[in-house]
Amino acid sequence: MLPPGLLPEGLRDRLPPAAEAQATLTATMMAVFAAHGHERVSPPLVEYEESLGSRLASAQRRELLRFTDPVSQHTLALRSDITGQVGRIAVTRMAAAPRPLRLSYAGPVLRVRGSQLAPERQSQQIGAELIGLDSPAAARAMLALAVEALLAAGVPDLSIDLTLPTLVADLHAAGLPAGTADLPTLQALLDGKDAASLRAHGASAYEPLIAAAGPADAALARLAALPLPAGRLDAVAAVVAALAPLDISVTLDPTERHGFEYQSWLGFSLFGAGLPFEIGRGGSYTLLHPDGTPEAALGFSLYIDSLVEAGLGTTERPRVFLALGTPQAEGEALRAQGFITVAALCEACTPQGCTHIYEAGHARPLA
Ligand SMILES: N[C@@H](Cc1c[nH]c[nH+]1)C(=O)O
Repeated sequence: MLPPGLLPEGLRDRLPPAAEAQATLTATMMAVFAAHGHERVSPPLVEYEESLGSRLASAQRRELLRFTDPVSQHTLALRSDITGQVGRIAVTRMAAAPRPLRLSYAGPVLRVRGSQLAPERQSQQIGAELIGLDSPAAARAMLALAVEALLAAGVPDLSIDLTLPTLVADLHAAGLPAGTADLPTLQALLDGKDAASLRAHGASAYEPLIAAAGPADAALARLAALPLPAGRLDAVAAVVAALAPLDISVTLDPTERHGFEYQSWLGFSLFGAGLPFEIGRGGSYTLLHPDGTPEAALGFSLYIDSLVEAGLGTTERPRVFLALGTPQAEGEALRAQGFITVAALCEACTPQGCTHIYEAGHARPLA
């Protein structure tokens, strides 16, 4: 028999005060999105396996937790990302809504496997998507929105790492010589920053991409040496320049692909000082309408679990104990002043866990 209270690997309960902090952080950030015109959508936890992710061009299907629906006999899956679901809404039920369409969402997602560093399988994803545009101005606006939301949540010292997910494939397709390396080999060597093997394959034309990782301005200068697709460098430079007023450290790693399965010319990761994991990720991508028409989009998702773990989102409210028989109106008055009231329900009830006790018409602090 399973020990009582045991949960499957990678799943957990959130207890007080973390569960409340998670809700508070979600509400704080969703309010920022709403204030910038992003309207909330709430897709279901489970969908047809076939439909999850299929609206995003080039999405490799993430590993999904699947099961057969005993009612319809169809294969259903638990979502591992809400962006694809928002995309589905945008190109079906909201296909006629004016563009750019601003949407937001918050909810749990589940991945089949945690990693060694981050074993959790369920996480809370909060995000905003802009559908109909993926210009540098759109990127600037969405990055600024992510930053505003994270600052409102109290995340210290943000930094942004930009990446160009399709760059290597684009350079390869444009004929930049890769010697004996095919595209997957090239990408693997660049993932490993393996300059020696690049040279051994006769693909040294790609070497500047390795050296170009680092602070964004210097990285852009190095990228100028490469025959990038027309306008690409200008677009990235425009995003970098537009981020300068945010006063945030911006780095660029042009070959980083990890976690950017469907993003196109631009991807980004967000970090906070002292927080162990990436706290957000986003970029440009292409949605496919049911008739196959592509539509540009750009957005981001924030992963707030590490913010909760870092203690953000907790509010200290005084908690006052009301002895048995305290008139209802007095409790109401205390709550109106911002107190949490804990009413005794028995003679033996004690003010345990309270910061105050209500006596003689006053809330007296407990030592
Ligand atoms: N949903 C993506 C990030 C993203 C949102 N919009 C575009 N990209 C992720 O969690 O990896």
